[in-house]
Amino acid sequence: MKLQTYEALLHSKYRLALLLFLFLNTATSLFFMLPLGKASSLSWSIPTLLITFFSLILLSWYFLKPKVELPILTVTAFIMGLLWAWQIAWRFSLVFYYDGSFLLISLISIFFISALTLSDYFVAFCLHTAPVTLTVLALDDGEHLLVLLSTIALTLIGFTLQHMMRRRSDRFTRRLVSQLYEEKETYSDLSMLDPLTGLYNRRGLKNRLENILENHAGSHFVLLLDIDHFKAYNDNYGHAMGDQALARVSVAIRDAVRSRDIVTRYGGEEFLVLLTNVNASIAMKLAERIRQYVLDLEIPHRFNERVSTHVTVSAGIAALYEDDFDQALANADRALYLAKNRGRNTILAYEDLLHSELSHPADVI
Ligand SMILES: Nc1nc2c(ncn2[C@@H]2O[C@H](COP(=O)(O)OP(=O)(O)OP(=O)(O)O)[C@@H](O)[C@H]2O)c(=O)[nH]1
Repeated sequence: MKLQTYEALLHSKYRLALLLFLFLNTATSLFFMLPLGKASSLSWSIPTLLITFFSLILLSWYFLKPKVELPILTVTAFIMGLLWAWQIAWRFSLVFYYDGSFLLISLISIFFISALTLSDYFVAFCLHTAPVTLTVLALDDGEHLLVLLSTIALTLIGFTLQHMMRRRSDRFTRRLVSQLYEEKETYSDLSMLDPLTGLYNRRGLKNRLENILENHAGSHFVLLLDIDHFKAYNDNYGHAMGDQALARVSVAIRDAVRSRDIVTRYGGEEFLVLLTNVNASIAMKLAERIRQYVLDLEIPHRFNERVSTHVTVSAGIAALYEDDFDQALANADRALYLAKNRGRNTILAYEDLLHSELSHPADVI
């Protein structure tokens, strides 16, 4: 799950709390309109009508515009709290015989609504319950102070404990999600890198290539490089030394090109460099620089027959036309093959080969 998804989850929880809050307020206000006794008729009042009206308006808005965010829970809770306080005061004036039960039931009803819907929203909870609590205490005038205070205290203690536990678990979940997300990013990055050289592997290249082809309209070149006589190097110096040579050649290639070029370990001792936003002559210069940097490493290679006494690379380069990477790769491979044939430690451009096709037809076939 992404962090954005978690945020969306929190938002939907908020919307649900608002929906339930409005629904319970409507239901309770309708309940309060019921007749007081058998003989009495419907006892509607301005505050209950306002609560019902206000709740229904917001509920309709909620359903008609499901995508619109309504950060109004706190304000709504406070307005409802005031209206309930008004309603309780008005209804209290109609109570003929007062034994404390009316105020207690009113208080518990409001706490019930708040605890069910606003337990995650501390400020809204306080703003909703405070006007009613103060009104009830004032109306009771100390007659049932102990009962009322213990009801308020029990509710508040329960709410506070639950709120604290919920916040702790929310914090934990958020931390967990963010850790998981970071780990996922790290693993995804690692899966695109070659562990020996730290260069991109084929997967990494594919990923970057898609990105580059989408965002860079300029001209790009595919450069395919291969270490000369590397089997002989491995056979004579050992695999561990072979690994070291590969790592050093990788650094030289990376150093020789620009940061925006994509350097990939394409196979065992084969590298692919995607030279981005570059013209043919600069691409050739960069390729030549790689060849020189590798030679300058002066990694001894006595078995690089007739080429050099050090490790060298051969390379083929081809332009990337019309985003056809496979074709450019095949062309670069062809040029590399011919560079090997022409004595190694050499770079050939596929486009130059096409021009020389007439003069060396046997080469290009
Ligand atoms: N040490 C080491 N060697 C590797 C690795 N991957 C591939 N190789 C070796 O690279 C060598 C490639 O040999 P070949 O494909 O015959 O090419 P070459 O000997 O370089 O010959 P040319 O390309 O024609 O110059 C093989 O011996 C592989 O074992 C690696 O990760 N580490």
